[in-house]
Amino acid sequence: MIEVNGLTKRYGAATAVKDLTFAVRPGEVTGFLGPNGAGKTTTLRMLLGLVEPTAGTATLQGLPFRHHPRGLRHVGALLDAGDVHGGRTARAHLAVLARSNGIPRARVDELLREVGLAGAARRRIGGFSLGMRQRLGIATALLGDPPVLLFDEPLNGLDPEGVLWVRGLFRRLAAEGRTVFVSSHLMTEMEHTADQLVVIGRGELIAAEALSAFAARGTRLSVTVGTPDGAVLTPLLTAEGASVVPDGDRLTVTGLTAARIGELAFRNRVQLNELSTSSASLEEAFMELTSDCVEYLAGETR
Ligand SMILES: Nc1ncnc2c1ncn2[C@@H]1O[C@H](COP(=O)(O)OP(=O)(O)OP(=O)(O)O)[C@@H](O)[C@H]1O
Repeated sequence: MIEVNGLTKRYGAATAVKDLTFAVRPGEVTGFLGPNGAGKTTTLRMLLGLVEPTAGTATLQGLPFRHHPRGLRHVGALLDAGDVHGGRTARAHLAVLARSNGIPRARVDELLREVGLAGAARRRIGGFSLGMRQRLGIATALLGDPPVLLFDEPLNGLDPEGVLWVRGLFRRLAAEGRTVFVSSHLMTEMEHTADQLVVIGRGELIAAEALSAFAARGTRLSVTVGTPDGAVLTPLLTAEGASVVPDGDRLTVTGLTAARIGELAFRNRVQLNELSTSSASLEEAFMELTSDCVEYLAGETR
């Protein structure tokens, strides 16, 4: 469990994180989402005691990070995959950390296999690709078998196979009852990764809720409805505030969730052949809700 309360960080006149309050529960993957510069890394660094908050508190399993005596056994983190000693081999890097945290040496080779780096164990990290560094960073986070895991942009630099592997790994870690908190600036990355979302913009909380609830916030949420009874269903939907665009025996509906449309159809004995939410709607919800918070807009000066 991660609990953040009134967390604030100011750098001079600039506020990087402003009065953030949210909780991240165990047993689920929680995505930490926000545009570039939103304050995700600063928040994660405060959770790990690397940055001192200006105000507020952040606890892991009920205690601030610095009160945890067990280091990597208590919380595992991937912050900056590039921040490792390039002259060391992958195995030496993990072995040094294992020794200083009282973790059995056997765990090192087990993890190198698990993250797909067994073949590169004796190579210097300096020659690693970004994707290999991310894998090593993930191995480092897992080394102490901790109940709480934090990952800052873990999908950066991974190939499609790597992305699938990481998603499966996060699911498994959550299913084991761990708290898994994963940052990203891309909604598309979170769509198939997270159960819950914490969304921030310009350092402030925008949403902390289930991914499905977040998707339903998009006012342009669009649902495709296949029905032979479009003439009956359309006025029922518009009466609920939806807008409906017909296309043959399909309707594109915005402004209502698929669940509500299904309920209206069922109650009014309207046959449905198809009912699907556009996968673009999550991205749209994210763009809409963060559009005022985007720090760096292409082709625009603020
Ligand atoms: N040490 C620092 N001194 C001054 N300003 C800082 C410092 N660290 C971060 N900031 C500012 O705080 C804000 C939040 O930065 P942060 O790196 O936490 O965002 P982020 O959401 O992780 O962004 P990205 O997705 O680009 O990594 C930015 O405006 C950044 O410039």
